Amino acid sequence: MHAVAALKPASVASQSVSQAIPLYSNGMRIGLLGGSFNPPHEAHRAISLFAIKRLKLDRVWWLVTPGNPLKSNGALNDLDTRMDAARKMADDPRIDISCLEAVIGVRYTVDTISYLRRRASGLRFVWIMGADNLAQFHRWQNWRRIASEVPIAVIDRPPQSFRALAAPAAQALVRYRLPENQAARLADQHAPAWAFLTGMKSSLSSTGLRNPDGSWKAKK
Ligand SMILES: Nc1ncnc2c1ncn2[C@@H]1O[C@H](COP(=O)(O)OP(=O)(O)OP(=O)(O)O)[C@@H](O)[C@H]1O
Ligand SMILES: O=C(O)c1ccc[n+]([C@@H]2O[C@H](COP(=O)([O-])O)[C@@H](O)[C@H]2O)c1
Repeated sequence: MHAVAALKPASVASQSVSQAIPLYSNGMRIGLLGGSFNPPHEAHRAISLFAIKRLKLDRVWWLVTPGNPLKSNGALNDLDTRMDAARKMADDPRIDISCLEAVIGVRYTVDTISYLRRRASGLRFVWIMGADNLAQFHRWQNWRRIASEVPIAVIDRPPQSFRALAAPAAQALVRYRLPENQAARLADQHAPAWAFLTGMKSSLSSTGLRNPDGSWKAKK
């Protein structure tokens, strides 16, 4: 086993870099699910387990962002609150919760990926995102570099499927798309490589679980 202590439910401010990187062994296949998790919900868990199965991953790390660079983040709950809620929601030994980006002081995914490739070069990473994010991926900082550094798995998310696959990034990367029935090979591919995974459709969203003032709706 490599690097470091497992994630502790300590306050984000008190975490070291090694506490923010989950336990791993070299050669492991790790899915990275970046998100606001404001709040975390069942679909985050479901797509993680779906990705573990379809991509033959060992783990999925939820990277709880200090703030999506494309969102206003005014109604974003604090990181410790989102981390705690994420731990409760994930509830599976194969899903780890990390605030690595806050700890190393980055917000852009390109920086997160570069950091992890340097720091944990023995791991095989796959970036996981819902189809809504593929639809706007061309607006991310250095998105072409992200695509050239890490394989990407896109999870279908109604009603975004058509829009996502017609969007500029999907079009630009079309020749690197793996047929869905070969998705289990994605983690072994040299980037650029991506796959669009169907078969798990959930219309759950954090937006639907927030009140207009940004607070989280009470669970029924
Ligand atoms: N129902 C879903 N189906 C597929 N992917 C999802 C779903 N919900 C969230 N995701 C993906 O999980 C990642 C983290 O999502 P995020 O924390 O932003 O939740 P969200 O429900 O999309 O939030 P919001 O409604 O505030 O935009 C993103 O890549 C997002 O596309
Ligand atoms: O790097 C970027 O430019 C960028 C732009 C938009 C979103 N992201 C990342 O995409 C992930 C999903 O964000 P969200 O808010 O849709 O959950 C999260 O890890 C963000 O940091 C990254």
